[in-house]
This record gives sequence, C-alpha cells and structure tokens, in this order.
Amino acid sequence: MTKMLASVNSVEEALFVLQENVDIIDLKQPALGALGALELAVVREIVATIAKRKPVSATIGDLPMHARLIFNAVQAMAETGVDYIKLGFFPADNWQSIIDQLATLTENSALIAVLFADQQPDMTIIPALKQAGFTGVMLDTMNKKSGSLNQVMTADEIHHFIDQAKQQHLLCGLAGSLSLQSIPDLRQYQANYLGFRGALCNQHIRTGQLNQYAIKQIKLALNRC
Ligand SMILES: O=C[C@H](O)COP(=O)(O)O
Repeated sequence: MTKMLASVNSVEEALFVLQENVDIIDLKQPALGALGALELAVVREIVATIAKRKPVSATIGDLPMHARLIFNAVQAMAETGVDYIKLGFFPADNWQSIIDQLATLTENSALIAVLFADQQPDMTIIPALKQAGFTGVMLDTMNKKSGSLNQVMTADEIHHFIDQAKQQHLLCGLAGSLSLQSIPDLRQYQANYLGFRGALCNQHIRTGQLNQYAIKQIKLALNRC
C-alpha cells in the first residue's frame, strides 16, 4: 500500500494530522522554501509530543551543497530523535563527495535523499546512495510554481526513478505539488509513499492552514492504492 506523508510546521499541525491518521508526519517550514527547516527546538517538541505514535521525518532546509554544512545539519537533526532525515540534492557537481561524507552518519540515522524532478536530477546517483547506507530516495519539486511532479516529469522518467530505487531496496517516495486528482495516475508507480503539503491546505496554499476535509479525502484516495 502507498502511504501518506503529510508536511507540517508546528506542534498543533502535527497533532492535527496525527488525528487524521496519516502515515508519516513530515516536519518542514514551507514558508522557507521547498525543504525549509523547522527550528530544532520545535522539532524536538514535536518528536516528544508525537511520542512514536507515527514515524516523524524532518528536512534540514534548502542548504547550499557544501558537504560540511550539510553534514553538520544532518548531525544536529539526528540529535532531535526524528525517525527520518530528508536532505535535498540541489543542482551541483559534488553530490558524490557529500554522499561519501554522510556515509558515516547512516549507521545511526535514516537518511532520505530528495531529488528535484524539475531540475533534471542525475538518477545515476541512486546506487551510490544505497552504498552509503541511505534509507530512501524521493522526488519532489524545487520550484513550487513549476507544476506538479507529473507535469514536470514524464511517466517513463518517474517509472525509471522508481525502478532504480526499488532495485537498490531503497524506500521510494513521490511528491511535488501533488493533489487529490493526481492520486489515480500516481497509483501505477507503487511508490512507498506520496508526500503532500499544498493539497492539504486551504485553497492549496502550502503556507496556509491545514484543511481537514482535504486531508481526509487524500487519505481515503490513498487507501485505494
Ligand atoms: O514532502 C512533501 C512536500 O511537503 C510536498 O510539498 P508540496 O505538496 O507543497 O509540493
């Protein structure tokens, strides 16, 4: 079954989606970018409040591709006790050296690499992620105005991504301005989870308030996947 990841930015929102029984509670500050980070103190508070009732993931922010900066951010996030740490691979030519450095953290932390579908991501990196001990890889979009995942990538490209991730036994997720209407089409990929923020909010405004009806509809549609 394809699970539902819901991105939230506060203790209140985390409790709200917990009550709606989403599968993964993802901590992110949408106002700060595609993978905007929450303050570590807020992350710690949410981890304590959720108290293992659902897995919690968190992003480390839209950081420049500096290996030491990313290493430090991942290490600091790991200390909050989140179950998964999501880090974005933004366009750069040093992905391999970043992956190599992070390999020392994967023994104790579950890392999820986020590749950006609207930035022509280099999917040949997927075996290297596995070799370094990453737990998963997902697609998202960097520019939230560029359209949804299935508008910026062809079905063949998405299938290729899923195949590569599954061949490496990595958890694989899909996100990027997904909506309730995209779910029937996304079913074919059999991803481990689909991630949502904008579609969970009033008027699909990702920095706005969560909408209970929208969350329920998406959860129901995913139950049919
Ligand atoms: O990881 C999932 C994201 O929070 C997706 O955000 P979005 O639906 O606004 O593109």
